[in-house]
Amino acid sequence: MSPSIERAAWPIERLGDAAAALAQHLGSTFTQPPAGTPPTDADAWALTRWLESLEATLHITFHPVEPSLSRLGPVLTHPLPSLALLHTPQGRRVLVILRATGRCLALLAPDGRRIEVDRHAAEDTLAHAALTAAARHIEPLLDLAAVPPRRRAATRRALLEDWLGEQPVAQLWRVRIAAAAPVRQQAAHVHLPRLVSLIAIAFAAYQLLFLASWWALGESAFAGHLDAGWIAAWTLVLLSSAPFLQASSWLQGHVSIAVARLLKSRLLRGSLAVDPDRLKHEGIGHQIGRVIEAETFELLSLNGGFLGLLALFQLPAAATVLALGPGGAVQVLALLAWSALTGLSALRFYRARAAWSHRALRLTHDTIERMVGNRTRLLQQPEAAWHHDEDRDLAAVAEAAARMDQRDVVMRAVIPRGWLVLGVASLLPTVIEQRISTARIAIALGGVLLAYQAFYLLSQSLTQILTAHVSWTLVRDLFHAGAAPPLTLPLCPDEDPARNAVVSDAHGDPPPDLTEAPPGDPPTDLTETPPADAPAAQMPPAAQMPPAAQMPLAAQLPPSAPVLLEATNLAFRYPDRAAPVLDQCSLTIAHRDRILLCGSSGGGKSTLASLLAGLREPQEGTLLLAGLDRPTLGHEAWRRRVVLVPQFHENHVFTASFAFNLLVGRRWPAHDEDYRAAETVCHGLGLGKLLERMPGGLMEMVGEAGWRLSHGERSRMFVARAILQSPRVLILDECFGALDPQNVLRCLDYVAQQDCSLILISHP
Ligand SMILES: Nc1ncnc2c1ncn2[C@@H]1O[C@H](COP(=O)(O)OP(=O)(O)OP(=O)(O)O)[C@@H](O)[C@H]1O
Repeated sequence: MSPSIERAAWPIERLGDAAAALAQHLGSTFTQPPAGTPPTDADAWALTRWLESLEATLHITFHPVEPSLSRLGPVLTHPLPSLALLHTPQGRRVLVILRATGRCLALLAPDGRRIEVDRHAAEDTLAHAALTAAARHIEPLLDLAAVPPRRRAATRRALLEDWLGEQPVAQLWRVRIAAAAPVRQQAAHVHLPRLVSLIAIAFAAYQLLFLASWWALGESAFAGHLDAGWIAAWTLVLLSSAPFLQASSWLQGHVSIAVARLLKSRLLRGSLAVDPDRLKHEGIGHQIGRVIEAETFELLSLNGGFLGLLALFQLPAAATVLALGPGGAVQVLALLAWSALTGLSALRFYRARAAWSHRALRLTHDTIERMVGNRTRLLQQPEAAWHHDEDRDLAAVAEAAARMDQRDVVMRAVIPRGWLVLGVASLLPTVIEQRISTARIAIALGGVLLAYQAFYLLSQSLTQILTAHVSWTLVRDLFHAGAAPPLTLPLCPDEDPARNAVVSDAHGDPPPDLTEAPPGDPPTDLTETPPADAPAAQMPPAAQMPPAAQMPLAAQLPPSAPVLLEATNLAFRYPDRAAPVLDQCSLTIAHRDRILLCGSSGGGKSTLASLLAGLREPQEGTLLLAGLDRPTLGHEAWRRRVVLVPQFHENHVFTASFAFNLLVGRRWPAHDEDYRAAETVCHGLGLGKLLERMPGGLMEMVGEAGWRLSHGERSRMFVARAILQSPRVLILDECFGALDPQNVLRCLDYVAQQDCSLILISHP
């Protein structure tokens, strides 16, 4: 390692400080510096989880990158700053990479200094371990081939790249400002205030030069001495205004891209943060309508804003010219009156646009619903009724659209042209009553034309801004939801990646208190009569839910078994329902319990499962996992431990590789051991034959556009996906309904072998 890299390296214990320093560099103004140190000997995956736990505090995000040797160079020259992990004989260190400049990298040292280091030296240092291992094989090859010394370095590099292939050789985390960071902070990060000020200055300069050019030409023409010199001066001034216009357009492009990126990432984050029940309740059509409205907002708010900015410069300029002209105060008053009328007309347009938008959104929603249910409609509904409601809905939207178009025409066509008539008319009395020189009439007309241009821009701008505002009202809750802190919370003591070795690799019993190992119970075979410590619980109808003490769900723990999951007096009611689905529901689950949950349809089994898995919040009662409630443990940490496989219709096959579908909850991109674990689980659940049948094996594309998995194959894939997350509590909600008896027994046997507590929801 070169001395400069040595000086710039942070000890791994100060990873939090390094992240905070980088956050400051990105403009993040956090109030609390990160406390604590990363877990000792944590691997890259655990370090990523630890860094993610800082995201809420530092307002930045960390994206792990594991480049191969050939990709390391481009990764280091990426415009985003990053953290990089160094392996040195003295232990692990961290580099804070601010940016790449030519052949150098700018690093931030622990003492706050910026140190420039050679990029290639940094590459070699980061990939040192992999390079040293590969060099043992490469050097003899170079000797054998008698590569001349001057070509040795290049040949070595080429051979190393070939030898190491796609194997990751370094660990970096790209850092960017979080989508959830305060808007002001994000705007400052992309230099928005500075860019907008520059646009305003460029507009103002353009406007002044434009006015000056015509003023000079008019003055000389009406004074009767228009010669080549004046025309040349006019041309020069006019030409010199062009770069300002060009600059403002260029800056507008920059602002548009920056704002669009911020908006999109915030909306995307918001859409993931919204309560899933609410999203479901609103329907797919509503969400698609929102996406369209978000596009509209993005497009029109920026364009309208720029036009409005231009109009704001032109209106006062026109008022000044009119005030200096023969019309004076009368024309200025006319200008003010017309501006007020423009405001009124804009308000009418806004109302019409809002009414249309809400109807159109409703129509999008209904259309999508009809498309999704089209097959059922065609099969089950009489043909005469197919388009019954559609015609009525379309007529309502068309009516709202006609009203909006009328008001749009008033804004875009009547407002600017109406001003021309009013402006000239307001000049007439002065011209008739007094003898005014042609030059002064020309000035007044120039003012009227300038105001015409301003009203033209203003009407365009107002229609766009108001349309954008209507769209904003439809997407703002998503935007605000995106400001919620990330769900990731501090890494817990049991975040041991070794645990991810899954099923066949699991060593000993994982501790229910998340730190200590409990006495291990032998796995229970669910295919036989449940043993005394794993009773099949009968779920009564919600209305007859018994009080806590007699709750049949309560697992009968052996006296020594420590409690893993404990629910006390849980109550839950859906927002639009009067009666609670769950009331006074209590249960305790110990490590390796096997629980069969039965009950009448609609009795609340799935609802209880969603509460236990942290998908819904109980309205009353307490729910503890190893003695910790959800806010303390962290929402994501909870979900990683209590994993629910929902009912078939609630689960999803992504249009991606089979491997991705299996490993999405575990780690992606996956490592070799993840693929091996996926294969093990697939074979355990009887999916081995499917892997053989699919030409691409684990890498076969599945989903709507790929290999169409059968109902039973999908159900088992969903179960495999959950097992691969190495849960502490696995909840299977009617997962084996589509399987033949032989496969049901095989799958039950396999899930019963898992090193976790198991809740099986099933109809007897
Ligand atoms: N999002 C929701 N909004 C309103 N009511 C709901 C919602 N989801 C479920 N319910 C109602 O809550 C009750 C319990 O539903 P739940 O799905 O938990 O029952 P279940 O015992 O799992 O039924 P099944 O065995 O038929 O799957 C049902 O009456 C259901 O209609």
